[in-house]
Amino acid sequence: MTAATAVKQPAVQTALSVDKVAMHFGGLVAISDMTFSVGEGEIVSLIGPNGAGKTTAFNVVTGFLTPTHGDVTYRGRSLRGMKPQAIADLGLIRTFQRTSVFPNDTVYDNVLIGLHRRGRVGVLPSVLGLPRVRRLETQLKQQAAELVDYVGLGRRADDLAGSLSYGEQRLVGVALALAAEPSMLLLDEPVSGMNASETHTFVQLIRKIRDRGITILLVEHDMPMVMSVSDRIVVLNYGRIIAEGTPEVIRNDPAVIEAYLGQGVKHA
Ligand SMILES: Nc1ncnc2c1ncn2[C@@H]1O[C@H](COP(=O)(O)OP(=O)(O)OP(=O)(O)O)[C@@H](O)[C@H]1O
Repeated sequence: MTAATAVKQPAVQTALSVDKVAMHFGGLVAISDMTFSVGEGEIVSLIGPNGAGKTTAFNVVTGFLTPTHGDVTYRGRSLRGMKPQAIADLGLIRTFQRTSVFPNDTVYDNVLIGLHRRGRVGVLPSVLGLPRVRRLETQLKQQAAELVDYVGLGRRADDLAGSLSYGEQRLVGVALALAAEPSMLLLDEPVSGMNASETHTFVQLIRKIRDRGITILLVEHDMPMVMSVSDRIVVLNYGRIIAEGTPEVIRNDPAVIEAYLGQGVKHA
């Protein structure tokens, strides 16, 4: 081995590849020729002014929309033609802008329900109370409590989910997403509606999730948050990628500054 190869950093494996994707709605081109990738364990943010195509991009990646052109690949496998549930089964799990919790159930029960959905215990064994089912139930209860603690809602575990602040409800959404054991998490505007302190705590949570080895793609409007948490940022405008790079590069990119002028967004 030469000295040059000895010091070379190992290349980051690509987790998600978006290749020349276009999405048309009738005559409207929501996304065109979009190509970017996310490496394993990376935190990448997709940003852009209102209507730039961010949510559409999320919907294409997670199978809620079938792209007009192009392909999305996860861990080397094309997602073309796959339904959202099949994509989720590959470990690509998303959260939604609106988190739908069961307001009359506790935070803990909401997460337990999420885990049950994943556990898929048949009705008959469950009714019969078989030992295997009882063991699984104990396991799921323990996992639910751990997840509630993990996202920082330990103190609210027994409160009704409907009594939580909007920001706290987003955390339930993250706990539910983690219950699905993602290898990649797609977060759609996770801090919208959070105050500064909640946002700060959420940034730490995202880092903690990444440190578990989970890759993260984020759509977010809160620029200071995006700048502080992202390894890399992809900027969309009118459905096209206009810049891509580290927060430092993006912050100083003239095309990005131009795109955001007059948008009234919070600046980093
Ligand atoms: N189902 C749809 N049918 C028709 N047009 C759509 C549809 N979904 C999105 N669009 C259009 O595609 C464009 C991109 O929308 P998209 O919601 O992806 O943008 P965005 O960047 O997520 O915006 P925002 O930041 O406001 O959420 C917009 O012009 C929007 O009106």
